[in-house]
Amino acid sequence: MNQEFNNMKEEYLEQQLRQKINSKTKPIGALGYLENIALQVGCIQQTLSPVITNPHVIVFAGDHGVAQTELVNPYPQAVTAQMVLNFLEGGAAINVFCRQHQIALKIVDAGVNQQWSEAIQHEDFIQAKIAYGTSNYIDHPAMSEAEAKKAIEEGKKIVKQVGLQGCNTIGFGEMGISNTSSASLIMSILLQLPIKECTGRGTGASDSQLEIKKYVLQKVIDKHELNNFIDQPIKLLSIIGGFEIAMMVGAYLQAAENKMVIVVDGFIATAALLVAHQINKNVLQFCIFAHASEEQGHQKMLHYLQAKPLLTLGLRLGEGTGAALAIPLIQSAVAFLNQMASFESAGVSTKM
Ligand SMILES: O=C(O)c1ccc[n+]([C@@H]2O[C@H](COP(=O)([O-])O)[C@@H](O)[C@H]2O)c1
Ligand SMILES: Cc1cc2nc[nH]c2cc1C
Repeated sequence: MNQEFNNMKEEYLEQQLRQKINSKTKPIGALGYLENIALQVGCIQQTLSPVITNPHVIVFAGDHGVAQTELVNPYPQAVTAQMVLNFLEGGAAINVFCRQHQIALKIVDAGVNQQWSEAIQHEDFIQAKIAYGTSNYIDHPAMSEAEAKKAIEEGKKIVKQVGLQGCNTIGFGEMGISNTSSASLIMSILLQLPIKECTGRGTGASDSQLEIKKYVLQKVIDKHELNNFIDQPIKLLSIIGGFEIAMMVGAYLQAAENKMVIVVDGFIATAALLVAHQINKNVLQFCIFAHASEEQGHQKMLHYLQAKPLLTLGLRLGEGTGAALAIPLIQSAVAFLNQMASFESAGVSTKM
């Protein structure tokens, strides 16, 4: 009975929002996909006048054991830690876009293979290291199930904390050399697609490197019999995940719990969402998809989730850069809904 009443209330609100959007001084539908975003944010916040408050991007960083021995990543593992320092110094692309758009940025050490010097005390650096990188899943599961669960809990805790600071709109980014390999494996199993359709060039694999990457990832699927774990997302995550991916899974789950607007970034961020979605299907209604990554496979992930990305810019960087670029568009959608005159208030004639 209660559920039925809530559904009716939600349907009524949706209808009112559509009416409000159509009453604005523009031809019906002329603000295109921004109208869908305005509707979605209104539904998420259960109001005709939604607001975006204290938007955040959280970048989760982690290392992958596989990066040290197999030729699946063009750049060396050390880049993960070096980029974390770059984030803290404000010099990465995500710093630039967050500064430009006044988005708060937090960097999380989810499992970087680096001991930080005592001197690194930065108010936006969250040290939540589960371990110094994952084990190499060529030989062993990347992490224990207990570690996967701990990472998920840490991700939830971080989003809860940010929520307490008034953030209602959040994007998740990642940094982790080799993590396109984990993302491809997750995609292949959860979407039941051959690994070759899910594997792309990551940071820039050559044709021959790409062939090796596909070969290695197929070997991983066979060795761990990954197809047995389609209905055990946490187990799957523990075998071939990364700590940054596992933490993002928890972050998505908590953001949905908090009814935040979730801005989904690229290939790895969407792979983490696939896992979160397998755990709780409700997550999807809170998600706005920032962009279509250039990484081969992302389009198919988006198709599977019936998602329409806001931007197609050929991005393949990660770090949450696509999310940071999309947040101003979401703000524009909310602004037109709140601030545009209606035909009635402006005295403009409607269609004959
Ligand atoms: O977000 C994407 O769509 C994306 C696509 C390709 C690469 N990346 C980034 O590149 C890194 C992983 O690439 P790789 O080749 O080392 O697996 C990782 O730090 C990601 O943030 C990110
Ligand atoms: C330099 C560099 C920056 C990145 N940012 C996210 N992934 C990255 C990978 C590399 C190699």
